[in-house]
Amino acid sequence: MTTVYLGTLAHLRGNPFVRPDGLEIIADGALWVDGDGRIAGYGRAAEAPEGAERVDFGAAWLLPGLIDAHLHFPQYYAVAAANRGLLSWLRETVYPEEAAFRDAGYAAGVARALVARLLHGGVTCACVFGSQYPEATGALFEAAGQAGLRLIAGITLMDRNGPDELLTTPERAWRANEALLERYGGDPRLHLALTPRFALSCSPQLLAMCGEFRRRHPQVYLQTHINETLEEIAAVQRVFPDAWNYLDVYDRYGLLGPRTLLAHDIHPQSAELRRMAESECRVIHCPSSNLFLGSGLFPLRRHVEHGIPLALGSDIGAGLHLSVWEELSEAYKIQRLRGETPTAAQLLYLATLGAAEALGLAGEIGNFLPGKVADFFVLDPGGDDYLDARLQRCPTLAARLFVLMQLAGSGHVRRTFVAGRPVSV
Ligand SMILES: O=c1[nH]c(=O)c2nc[nH]c2[nH]1
Ligand SMILES: [Zn+2]
Repeated sequence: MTTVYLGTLAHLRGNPFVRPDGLEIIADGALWVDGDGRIAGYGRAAEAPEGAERVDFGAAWLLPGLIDAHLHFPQYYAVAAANRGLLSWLRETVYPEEAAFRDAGYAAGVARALVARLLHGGVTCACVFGSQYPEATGALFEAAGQAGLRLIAGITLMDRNGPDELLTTPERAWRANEALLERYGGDPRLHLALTPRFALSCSPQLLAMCGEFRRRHPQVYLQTHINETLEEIAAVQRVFPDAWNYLDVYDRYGLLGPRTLLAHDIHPQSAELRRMAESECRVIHCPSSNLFLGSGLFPLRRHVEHGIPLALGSDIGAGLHLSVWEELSEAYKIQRLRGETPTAAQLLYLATLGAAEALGLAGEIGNFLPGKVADFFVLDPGGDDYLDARLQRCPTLAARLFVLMQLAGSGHVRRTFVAGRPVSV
């Protein structure tokens, strides 16, 4: 049974950083979805199959499900704390909140709340740093599995430089990751990511364990942080004096590759960018986090010039936005401060098709090509008189999309669909 959804469609058919015609917008458009929750086709409303059930979203926009490629589950209630930069914020705000997740009941409640909030903001796929407590991270997988959120996540691993209650050992970490892989590895929407927090919280033995685990289980992702602040980079240099640079710490333990997701990378050396490109690492840019912690202005163009696949992250709780849609405006402003002018197409790409490519999931999600999973959301400016009037004055559809990126937010998301079904959490 096919269902036809009517509205203005916008998605990417290619990479707008290399081909200017990647963005496709269809006013009075239609998306048709088959009974298996896959996209059967899209086009103008007049081209939609007849006889199918029709759901008319009027002047609203239909967009591919958003991908939030970096956030922290146990920081859901740590958002918006006054801070003096990354390292003291971790000590003063983050670690005490993360320790609360030893209570599995508390963690399960937060997991359900986070997953619901992401979906209601149009996010249908997320890469998440889980709790240090395996049971709490299990609750996150359960919540995502039940609600239909596509999830890449793992236990946040630390074995030094933090409060004792958050530390593990390489042996315990290995066993806990194997248990998660066994429990959730068979679900096509749930993926394990080894998650060593960052170089400063990991011993050489813990990093070596991650490298060995990846060799044993090459399907797992690895996510971590890199080059976020100058203070952090200097500390990494002191703790790993033999490393050529920050990336080299991870490189020495076999942690680089196409399933490696590196968050931030605000202050990379050219040698690091070359090595990231050569080893096919992915970089996740987290705009509001970078501004809120005062970490710096992400060098987008340098990453693009090196051909490094990119995605965006809300980085909750350093970031402020529970929908990655609201990160698009912050990303734009950061690039303006660098003298660059990203287009609406480039911004949308970073949160949809580009992110799907970076995660190796573009065969399944990222745009409206037939055969892909029907993960999409409805952004509705109706009911917001000012936004409606502002949009009517735009000369082109691309200009409208750009205004929506600047002025619309989670509150304008009318509905989110995963695999063709409306989200019900
Ligand atoms: O933005 C960040 N959030 C974190 O929790 C973190 N841990 C290490 N480095 C980090 N950066
Ligand atoms: Zn982070």
